Order: sequence, then C-alpha cells, then structure tokens
Amino acid sequence: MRPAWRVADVRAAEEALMARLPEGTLMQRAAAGLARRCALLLEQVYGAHVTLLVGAGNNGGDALYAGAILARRGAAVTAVLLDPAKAHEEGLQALRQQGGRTADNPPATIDLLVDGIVGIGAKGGLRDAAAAALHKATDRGRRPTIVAVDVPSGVDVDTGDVPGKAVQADVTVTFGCLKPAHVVGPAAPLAGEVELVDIGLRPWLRADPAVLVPDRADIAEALPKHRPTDEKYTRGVVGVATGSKTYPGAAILSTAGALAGPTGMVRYAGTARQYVLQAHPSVIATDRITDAGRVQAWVIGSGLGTDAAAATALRTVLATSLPVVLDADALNLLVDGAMADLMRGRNAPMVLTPHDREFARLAGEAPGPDRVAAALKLAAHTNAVVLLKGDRTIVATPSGTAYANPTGSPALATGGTGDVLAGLLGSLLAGGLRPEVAAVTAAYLHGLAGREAARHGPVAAPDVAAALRPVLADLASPDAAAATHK
Ligand SMILES: NC(=O)C1=CN([C@@H]2O[C@H](COP(=O)(O)OP(=O)(O)OC[C@H]3O[C@@H](n4cnc5c(N)ncnc54)[C@H](OP(=O)(O)O)[C@@H]3O)[C@@H](O)[C@H]2O)[C@@H](O)CC1
Ligand SMILES: Nc1ncnc2c1ncn2[C@@H]1O[C@H](COP(=O)(O)OP(=O)(O)O)[C@@H](O)[C@H]1O
Ligand SMILES: [K+]
Repeated sequence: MRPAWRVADVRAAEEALMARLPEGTLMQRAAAGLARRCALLLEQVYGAHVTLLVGAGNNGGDALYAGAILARRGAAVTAVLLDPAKAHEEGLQALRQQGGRTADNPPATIDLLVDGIVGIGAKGGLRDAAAAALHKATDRGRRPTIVAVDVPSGVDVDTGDVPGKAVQADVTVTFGCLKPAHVVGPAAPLAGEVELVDIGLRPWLRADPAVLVPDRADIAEALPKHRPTDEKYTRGVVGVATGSKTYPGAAILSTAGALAGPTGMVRYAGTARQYVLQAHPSVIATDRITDAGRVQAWVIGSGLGTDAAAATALRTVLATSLPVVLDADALNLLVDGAMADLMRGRNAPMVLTPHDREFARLAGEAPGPDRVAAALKLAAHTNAVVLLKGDRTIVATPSGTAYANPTGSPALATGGTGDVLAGLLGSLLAGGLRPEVAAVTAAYLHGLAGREAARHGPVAAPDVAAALRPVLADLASPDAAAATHK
C-alpha cells in the first residue's frame, strides 16, 4: 500500500528532520529531484526554454533552485515572480548566478513550464494573478509540458478538492511522501503522473496516513489462491439477491460480476430467475432467499426495487449472520431508518456501495469536498465498510482507515457497471476476504476491467464483466505479485 499524509503531519515530520540537518538541505534535495525529472522531460536541456511560475513560498524556492540547476546545464530559464517581494531570495540568487532571468510575463517560447506557485501552504483556488500568469503561459498554439512542484497549484492538499482554478499538470514531482490531493478527489487527475522524490522524510512521518493506495502486488496477494484440494463449496458460495421483473438486467450483471470472482458457486434468489439462468447457466437460481441454500455472503440491492417484497428480502438477508454487500435499492431501503435495528444487531460485516446520490440520501448530506472524511463518517455511523464510488473510489472502515482506488476509468461511467462491481465484491467476501480487503480488491479489479474493456471500443457494463477475466488472469500470473502498480 502506498500511504499519503496530510499537511500537518508532513510539517511535523519536516520540522523533526530539519532539526538535524544543515539549513536548506531538504530544499536542495527536493530541487535536485525536481530538476532531474524536468531534464528527463526535455529532449535536450541545453537550449531548452524553461519557464518557472514562482509563488510566495518555499514551493517557489524549489522551482527557483531547480531552475538554477537546469540553467547551469544550458537551459534558458525565465522566472515569473507572482509576488516579487516574497520570492525565495536565495533561490532567486542561485538562478541569477546560473544566468537565469526574471520577467513580468511568460516568454513567447516555453518548452517546459514549472508550477512553483504554491504547494502545501495553499489556501483556496489559484489567486487571480497566478491564474492570469498560468493562462498566459498555457493558452497558446503549442501547450508546454507542465511539471507541478509538490502538488498542482490550486488544489486542496488535504482533501483533493478543487475549489477554484487549478493547474493541470502532466507530471507532479512531490517530496517526502504522497499527499491526499495526489490520490483522491478531482485534484488527483490534475496531478498527472506523480513522482515521489525521497528526501529522507519517511522515518519521521509518525502519524497514521490519511489514506492508503493499493498497488498491483497488494491485490495479487489478497486474491484467494485455488488449491488442488478445493471443491466448489470450499471456494465459497455467494448469494445474489438483485434485479426484478422490471430490472432483470441488474440481476444478470451482478451475477456476471459474481461469476468472475473467486467463489466456486453463485446462487441467485429473486424474480429475475429465468433471465439469469438464460444468461448464466452455471448459476443455481430460486425465487426466494429462504429457498436459496447455503451461501457464505449475500449481495443485495441492484435493480431490486423498494416495494414490500424488496424490503422483506433485505430484512431476510440482514437477519443472517453472513457478510452482506448492500448496493443501490438496498441502500435506498435503509434511508427511512426502518432497518436500523437489524443493522445495529449485526455482527457480520457489511459493505455499503453508494454513489454520490445514494450517499446523500443515506447520510443526509452529499459527500462534499472531503470525500475521505465523508466516507469515514458514514462508515463509523453505520458500523459498515463504505465504498464510495467515483473516479477515485474510496473505501472507508468503521475503525477509521481509508483507501483510495488508483485504477478508475471514466469508461466505467455507464449504466450497470456498479451492478458488476457489487457481484464481484460479494464473491470476494464469500471467498473469505476481510470486508475492507474485498472492497479495495473489487474496486481495483473493476477499474482495470473498465480500462481493459475500453481498449476494444465504447464500453457497456457486460464488457466490464467480461474484461474481469483477462484482468484476473494477468494478476494471477507468477510475476504479478512482484510487480508494482503501473
Ligand atoms: N515539507 C517539506 O518537507 C518540504 C517542503 N518543501 C517545499 O515547500 C513547500 C511549502 O512551502 P511553504 O510552507 O512556504 O508554502 P507554499 O506552498 O510555498 O505557499 C506559500 C505561499 O503561497 C501563497 N498562497 C497560498 N495559497 C495560494 C493560492 N491559492 N494561490 C496563490 N498563492 C497562494 C501564500 O502567500 P501569502 O498569503 O503569504 O501572500 C503563501 O505564503 C512544499 O509544498 C514544497 O514545495 C521542500 O522545499 C522541501 C521539503
Ligand atoms: N468518471 C468516472 N471515473 C471512474 N469511474 C467511474 C466514473 N463514473 C463512474 N465510475 C464507476 O462506475 C461505477 C458506476 O456505478 P453506479 O453508479 O452504481 O452505476 P449503476 O447503478 O448504473 O450500475 C462505479 O464503480 C464508479 O466508481
Ligand atoms: K505547485
């Protein structure tokens, strides 16, 4: 897992580390890493045109020192100082010593633009002067490559919110550790590719990380391995109570998701039985949950409806002592609080899988700018693991741990993909994974499947279910456990 820390924790670690080092050491380390990446992005450093947007703090200092290194190697470096009186003095001196210059406006030619406007000291969206300079530097025939220093300026570093104008970077070079804005919320895609430069901070980061990001090896390790002694029941059986006469597609899609998972059998219980059997002959299907036979976990909700029969189905599932995935209409049925006693009485794990509108109905308010905090709050309140869907799906546990999925793809923004996710998640739960591990694994695989499906053209939900197979095959290959997230 790759951890991300909040600003206050980064500041505390920085202070502890700086106390043992000569002044300026950390900035030198940061600037060296930044300059190295900038040089790699330029075809040739000598003669390249580099512009630095330099703000009032140390973020601008990093940019100036990196600019000095590039200028020493022959780049034509121009610094646009957004607040000349507050620009990092020693950094500016270093740049000038290497032949760099300052200008009021971005020059006509820019190969590489370095965003040193603001880093972890940011408050609110980009200020007008910074936004205007950014506009002048980027709104031109050939947009320069943009490297953000530490974070793309204008984002909220702790939440990943983007409250106003912000930089869209191609690459972000960050120092010491990841921050939440690199991995959650609308800020994450603005960071582009994120490179973490080691400045020696890690041993001093003593607080719990704000959020954890799984990589490929984590997922490969979490997946249950088939054993030669296995038979269908030892691999776990998942029960799927989804769909209805009105929405049979949801039943087909959630069972498709479940069939791609690790369990040895999928049981379906509901009024879309005939449709499910037609689509998936290996499913054992009944009309009612009470007739379904033994399972190790239930998935309930997608396309179920919210009528009396749906409420009875939900009560039946909640009354079991089995792990349960609550999706879509099952979440809507929880809103009026009629099931609150049943929820409270449960010892077995529950995973709630809301999208933003379902979250708002359930929590009484939209997730808002801090999606991690919102998901954690609902998880604590319901004593369930919450999987809050989105580009960077969040998984939050009642005990306060949060994960951010890195594999999301906009290709998944199409009807029915959530049903596939719920089925897969149920299978992972029935396969014996802890609920948060099942949720993180399902979101990761689902995102990869969205990407895989998108390689072949426009994506519909059945394509995502089908793409889970090559994705799982790839992960199960012997070298997957050693690989890191690409
Ligand atoms: N931590 C570490 O280990 C290391 C940290 N390092 C580096 O230091 C950086 C943090 O530096 P920092 O503390 O000086 O703050 P920083 O982000 O430059 O911002 C300061 C100024 O920006 C302004 N400003 C605020 N909001 C704004 C907005 N929305 N739009 C425009 N401007 C805005 C505001 O100005 P003011 O209000 O004062 O006029 C404020 O004073 C960090 O990100 C990393 O790059 C590395 O060198 C080494 C190791
Ligand atoms: N822009 C996006 N980028 C990445 N993933 C997305 C995006 N939009 C939606 N998704 C994913 O697609 C799925 C949609 O689920 P959901 O909203 O429940 O759809 P449905 O109810 O139609 O099945 C979720 O897994 C969500 O994380
Ligand atoms: K920046």
